[in-house]
Amino acid sequence: MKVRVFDTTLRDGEQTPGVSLTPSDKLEIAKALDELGVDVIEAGSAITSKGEREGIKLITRENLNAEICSFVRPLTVDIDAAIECEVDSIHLVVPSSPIHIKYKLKKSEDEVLDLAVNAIEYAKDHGLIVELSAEDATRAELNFLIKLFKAGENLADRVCVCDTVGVLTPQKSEELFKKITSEIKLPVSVHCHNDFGMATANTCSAILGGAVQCHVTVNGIGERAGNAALEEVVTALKFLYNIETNIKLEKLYEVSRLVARLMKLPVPPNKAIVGDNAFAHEAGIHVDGLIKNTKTYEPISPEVVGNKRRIILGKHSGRKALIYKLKLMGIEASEEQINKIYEKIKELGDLGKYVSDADLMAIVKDVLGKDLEEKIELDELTVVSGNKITPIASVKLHYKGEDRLLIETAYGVGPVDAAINAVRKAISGVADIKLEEYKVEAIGGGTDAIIEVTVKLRKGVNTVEVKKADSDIIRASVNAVMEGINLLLQ
Ligand SMILES: CC(=O)SCCNC(=O)CCNC(=O)[C@H](O)C(C)(C)COP(=O)(O)OP(=O)(O)OC[C@H]1O[C@@H](n2cnc3c(N)ncnc32)[C@H](O)[C@@H]1OP(=O)(O)O
Ligand SMILES: CC(=O)C(=O)O
Repeated sequence: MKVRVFDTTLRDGEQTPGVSLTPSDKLEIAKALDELGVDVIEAGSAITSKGEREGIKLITRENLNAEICSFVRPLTVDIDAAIECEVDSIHLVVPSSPIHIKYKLKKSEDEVLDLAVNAIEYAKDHGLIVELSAEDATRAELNFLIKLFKAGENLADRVCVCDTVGVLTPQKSEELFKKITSEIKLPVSVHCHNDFGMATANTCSAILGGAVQCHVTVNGIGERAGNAALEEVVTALKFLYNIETNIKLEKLYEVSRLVARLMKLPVPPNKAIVGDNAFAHEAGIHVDGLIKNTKTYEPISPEVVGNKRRIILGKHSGRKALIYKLKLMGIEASEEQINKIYEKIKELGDLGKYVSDADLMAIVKDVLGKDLEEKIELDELTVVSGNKITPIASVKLHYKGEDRLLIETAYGVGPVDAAINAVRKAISGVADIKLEEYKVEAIGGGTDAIIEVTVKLRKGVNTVEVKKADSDIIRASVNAVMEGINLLLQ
């Protein structure tokens, strides 16, 4: 049987402090989640605001495959807001621990049971699927937790155990879910938070204990330290426990980056599965192993989850990594030359420097004593931007190989985008080069800060990464792209 994935990126994920989405952002993420294959999309809390309801309505009107759900408190006003948004289901959250019941709600246990039953009956009368969720269930008294679920057993469709403040351990999780699933006839769901970094492990253990649905968020975002990460849970279930979900794993990286972009929450490089370092290798012993067999240092292949393998050169590199990189760049060198290049890489590493592909090319140029020819030269760049004009850029490039000019104009969402679009348009007839990544960082704090731009470009199977710094962000960006293009055309 497949475990169902209840995605709460658009509800608990959006509760990440400082994050809020527009209705159209919500719709874009919901469509991507649906294509990813999640079973339920918790689209928000309808009671939150007018914009939240607008976003949920956009999603329910899209007729996605996934069940569309709204968070509600056991209050008619919340359920009415969910009904107004035409959701399929409600995630009915009822406090269950003494601390929540006594201090937050200021109610008795019996009053809470009444609230829950009345809310379920009201929602069912309006044709909603109801997931009865016990908030702070892992600090609740087990007898009360079971009493709450029993009260909803013949009325609701599913129940959910929330580890609201992330205090479960994998052992306790499995035991608790065994107990609940043996007592309650309804399908049981698990909702874990990551306060002690245990959310993925606790979610997997809950499933071993009998839970059939997991609440997760893309990139593990959410309240405080976040929720169980979708990409971690579904890959751990598949590859470590042999348990399937409906998730199309190859879309994980793409959806991760969409959520990161729209939520303005960058993915840490060392993030499991979708981080840029999740399949990156610098240590010489590792790269040597990988070249012989990628399974030596990768539990799964990056393509399986839509990520990429990256071989990085630096202080920890071995010669095999260097030879591999040179081959990728189409450069031939003798053993003596390789040794010299290798020494220079170690020297740079000892100076605390990261060795980019452009640095490697500069070293190669120096050691091989030959000029790596600049095939395309930037002759002119003009960019116009302002408050009443769509940013537009024009470039004149000199294609030295054929001694001809490449002149193009392009629009963009901003001046940098326009300039890079113009360069890409101009070279489109020469080579198929894709811009895979663009990152910018300000060094120093003022308006005159030095801007460091990093670009990653791809031509076929070859990729290069180039960093360029300038006080002018447009020059830094275009120079980085031009250098990358020239490296790929060697
Ligand atoms: C663990 C979780 O993730 S819970 C989900 C958290 N999500 C959100 O808070 C969604 C966004 N929230 C909001 O927009 C607002 O808080 C609203 C619209 C829901 C409520 O706003 P307000 O009416 O101004 O109330 P406020 O937020 O200040 O206080 C929360 C109230 O809800 C009550 N409440 C909280 N949880 C529950 C619950 N599960 N069931 C019933 N009542 C609850 C609190 O006791 C408090 O009521 P009180 O005023 O009688 O003491
Ligand atoms: C419902 C929820 O988000 C929680 O208890 O953490």
